[in-house]
Amino acid sequence: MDEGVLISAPGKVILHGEHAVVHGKVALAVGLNLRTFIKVLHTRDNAVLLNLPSIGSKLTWNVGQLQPLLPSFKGGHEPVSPRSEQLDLLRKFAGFSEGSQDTESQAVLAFLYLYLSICGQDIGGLNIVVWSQLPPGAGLGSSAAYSVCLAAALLSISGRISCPAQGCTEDVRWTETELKLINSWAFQGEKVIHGNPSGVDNAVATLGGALQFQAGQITPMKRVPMLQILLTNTRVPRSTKILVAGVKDKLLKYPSIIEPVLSSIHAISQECQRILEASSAALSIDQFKVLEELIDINQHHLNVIGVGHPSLDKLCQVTASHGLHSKLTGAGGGGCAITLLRPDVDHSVVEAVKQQLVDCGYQCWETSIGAPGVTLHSSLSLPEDIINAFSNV
Ligand SMILES: Nc1ncnc2c1ncn2[C@@H]1O[C@H](COP(=O)(O)OP(=O)(O)O)[C@@H](O)[C@H]1O
Ligand SMILES: C[C@@](O)(CCOP(=O)(O)O)CC(=O)O
Ligand SMILES: [Mg+2]
Repeated sequence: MDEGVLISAPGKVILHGEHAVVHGKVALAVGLNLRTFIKVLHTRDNAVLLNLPSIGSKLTWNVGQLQPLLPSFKGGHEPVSPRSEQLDLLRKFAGFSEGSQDTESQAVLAFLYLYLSICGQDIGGLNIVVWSQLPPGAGLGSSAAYSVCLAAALLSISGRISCPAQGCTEDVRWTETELKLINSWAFQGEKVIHGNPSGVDNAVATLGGALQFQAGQITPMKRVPMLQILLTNTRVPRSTKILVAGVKDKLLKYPSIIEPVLSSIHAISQECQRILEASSAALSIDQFKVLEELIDINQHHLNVIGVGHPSLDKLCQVTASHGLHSKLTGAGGGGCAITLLRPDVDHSVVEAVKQQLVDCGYQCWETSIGAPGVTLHSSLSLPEDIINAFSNV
């Protein structure tokens, strides 16, 4: 075995624009300081071992078993969309039932699709471990962080993007062209998992920071002030793929009713961006009040398009009873919400809110936003807890 590669990518928080962004509207998204890590080692025994402890899955194939699949995957060059017959073939190969969409089959299919498509004839023995700080299926872009990690690792080990000499003592980021390639392959991985992703999540997991995203166009935001956010996971499981498909059905059924709601969400994203970018220094309390109203309006819109959940209603009630404003983030239907923490809110209030949310069975993190994008780590610069996490899987 060689030293291989160790790569990480961040999760994300969508401030505004989830779902609307799938239909060409603007979304604002920021990198989150919870990350997914991938370690890939070449092996000489021709075995491909995929170890996914976050979802309790461990699979092994022999390269000889994978070889007959290759003619159906054009190895190597331009990222191409997964076709349904390719996914059917992979499902059959991996022993998943027809049309399966469970956690394991989504993750394994995304891996196999990217592995066969990127490595092509160069497939060889690999030992892959993916470990994450992100809860999967909770709206924080775990699928995109996973897809970006896979794309970056497979492109690196197959020599399609640079992989600086081992023993390097510092973390490395790739060039703009390399990041573009990682992002577009990760988008294909997201297609396997989500069906019809907008591309916003993989863009943030690749580039990090704070982005405006619309119809594939990525624009880094200017001067985003530090925002303190309380992130809460209701722990109600849900699938982005199913929620996205539900919004599409509603839009097709009631176009003249749903389209204006999506347009209003678009306008909310634009107004939020205007406020965030207009302030050269900290935001005023009046500006925070507007941000809070935008959060409330958007949360109502998200309920209208069918992606709310009683657990999220409860969360909004708890935070509102302390004068704080929340909305779901990501696909909704459970999963996570964000609560804006104004600077004038006393620490004791935040603690009381957190306690009440924890008493509901929810999980809370206080976080600031704008984490860096996909990164190639030097084993010498990794924090000890990450090294320990890998040695324990
Ligand atoms: N660390 C991980 N290891 C393996 N699979 C993962 C991991 N993180 C995410 N996934 C895949 O992504 C899916 C969740 O994606 P999704 O429903 O889009 O939720 P979200 O992106 O909000 O977390 C999981 O069902 C799993 O297939
Ligand atoms: C609902 C959506 O806007 C975001 C989904 O994010 P997540 O998978 O729930 O983290 C879908 C998309 O943009 O592809
Ligand atoms: Mg996702």
